[in-house]
Formats: sequence, C-alpha cells, structure tokens
Amino acid sequence: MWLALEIGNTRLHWALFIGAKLDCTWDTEYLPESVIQQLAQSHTLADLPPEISFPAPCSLPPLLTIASVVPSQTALWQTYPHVRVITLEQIPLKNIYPTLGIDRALALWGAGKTWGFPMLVIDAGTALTFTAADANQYLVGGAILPGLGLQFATLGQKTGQLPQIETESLVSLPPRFALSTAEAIQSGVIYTLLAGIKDFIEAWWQLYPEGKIAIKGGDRTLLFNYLQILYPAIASRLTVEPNLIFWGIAALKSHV
Ligand SMILES: Nc1ncnc2c1ncn2[C@@H]1O[C@H](COP(=O)(O)OP(=O)(O)O)[C@@H](O)[C@H]1O
Ligand SMILES: CC(C)(COP(=O)(O)O)[C@@H](O)C(=O)NCCC(=O)O
Ligand SMILES: [K+]
Repeated sequence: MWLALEIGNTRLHWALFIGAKLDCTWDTEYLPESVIQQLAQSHTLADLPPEISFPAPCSLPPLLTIASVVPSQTALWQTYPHVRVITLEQIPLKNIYPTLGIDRALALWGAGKTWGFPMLVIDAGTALTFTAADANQYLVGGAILPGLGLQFATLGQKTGQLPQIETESLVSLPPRFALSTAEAIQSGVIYTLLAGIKDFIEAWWQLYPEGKIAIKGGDRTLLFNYLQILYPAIASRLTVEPNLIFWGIAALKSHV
C-alpha cells in the first residue's frame, strides 16, 4: 500500500494505491507543518490528524510519493520520513524542456499510456494548460493561461468595482450579451475561455486528425458541460478523467 500526493497551486490531491491498483482518491486543503509532523508520527488510523481525511480503514502506508508544482509545499512535505519526490527525468516522454510542470508531464504520460498517443491533455486547474505529445511520445508542446477561478479572482481583486465571482455559483450558461455586472463577467470569461479551448482543439486536430483529448482539473466538469452545449461535436471526442496524474505515477512505478 502506498500514498501518492499531487500538490497543485490551489489544493492537495491524494491517492491510495494497493500495489499498482488505484484504490481511492480525495482532495484536501494545504496542510500546516504541524499536521505533516503528526502524519509522519502516525502508525494507525486512530493517530491520524483529522485534516488528512484518510478514507481507508486499515494501517498506514509507509511510502509517500509526491508530484508537486509548488516548491514551498514540496519543501514542507520533504520532512515526511519515507517520501519520494517525482522529477521530470523519471518521465519517459521525449523532447521535454527542463521547466515543464511535473503535473503536466505526468497527466500526459498517464493519458497516453492508457489510451494511446497522439494525446492532448487539458488541465482545467488553477492554471488552464494544454499539453500534447505525438505518436512517438515526443512532447509537441502546449500552452498556459489563467484558469477559470483565477480569471474571476483577478478581475475581483485588481479592479475597483468588479465583484468576486465564485465558480461554485455557476450553473447554466450566462447570457452572451449581459445586462448585469456579474453576468457580464461570467459571459466574458466563460465564452472566451470556451472559444479558446475550441480553437486549441481544432489546431490539435489539424496537426493530428486522430489525436485524442482528455480533460482533468477542478473545473473539468463545468467546462465539459458548457462544451457539450456550445460545441457538442467537440465534446463528444473528449474524455473526462480527474485521476490522470495518478495514472501517470502508476505507469512510472512499473517503468522504474
Ligand atoms: N473544493 C474545491 N476547492 C477548490 N477549488 C475547487 C473546488 N472544487 C472545484 N474547484 C475548482 O477547481 C479549480 C482548481 O483546480 P484544481 O485542479 O483543484 O487545482 P490545482 O490542482 O491547481 O491545485 C478552481 O478554479 C475551482 O474553480
Ligand atoms: C502551469 C502550472 C502552474 C499548472 O499548475 P496547476 O494549475 O495544475 O496547479 C504548472 O504546471 C507549472 O508550474 N508549470 C511549470 C511551467 C511549464 O509547465 O512550462
Ligand atoms: K493540476
């Protein structure tokens, strides 16, 4: 049994593996150093700090594997006794550049190993990223832009009169030409984000007409639902899967 931890820019994503089998996954907030120390000293479920919200009714896995794009958080978690931090060199993709995010590399590897290459992964997380590899598992490249939550947060924080829009408050598509401030922000951010995603997907299919696409990240469901309404032909070729990074980690385990 082993634990995997993906550290994103908003929160922590956990997975419990039994051998190579992904048993369960869950998310938590960032945890303070005191909780990490408590986790390190825990031997049974009863000792566990409640913040971990560990779901398995059994003894604690000794090994923790971390994939992080937040250096300050990596440093914090390195105090855990049996920790393994995944680095880019361990990922068999070719043509990767040294500062590529480990989350992007792992998600692409996990998706490609599962469904095949060419593969494009869209990560609708804190940042929204596109990351693609060709049939020979060469990184084609990608793009990074502010994610849905970050676009709303930036408008709320860097202007004098705009309210903060919460992504949880979004349900149906806003009117395109809005007559209130809140809906005008929603319209601007959502329709341009979806048009941008559509444009990247079309460019991907220009390059690789049979190229596969997977979407992950905290805003995946919301964006996928909107895509189904606006661009159903595109949505029908997308696979929604939150655990691509953990699949990537599992695929590495058998590789190294
Ligand atoms: N419980 C939640 N806590 C935080 N963000 C959430 C939650 N549920 C959905 N989200 C959405 O997920 C996005 C962050 O994506 P996520 O993939 O979790 O982040 P990261 O991996 O970058 O830490 C935010 O923009 C937010 O809209
Ligand atoms: C682009 C990211 C910030 C995405 O992080 P996330 O939104 O998943 O927390 C992360 O993958 C990162 O820091 N990448 C390094 C730069 C690059 O990939 O080129
Ligand atoms: K991520």
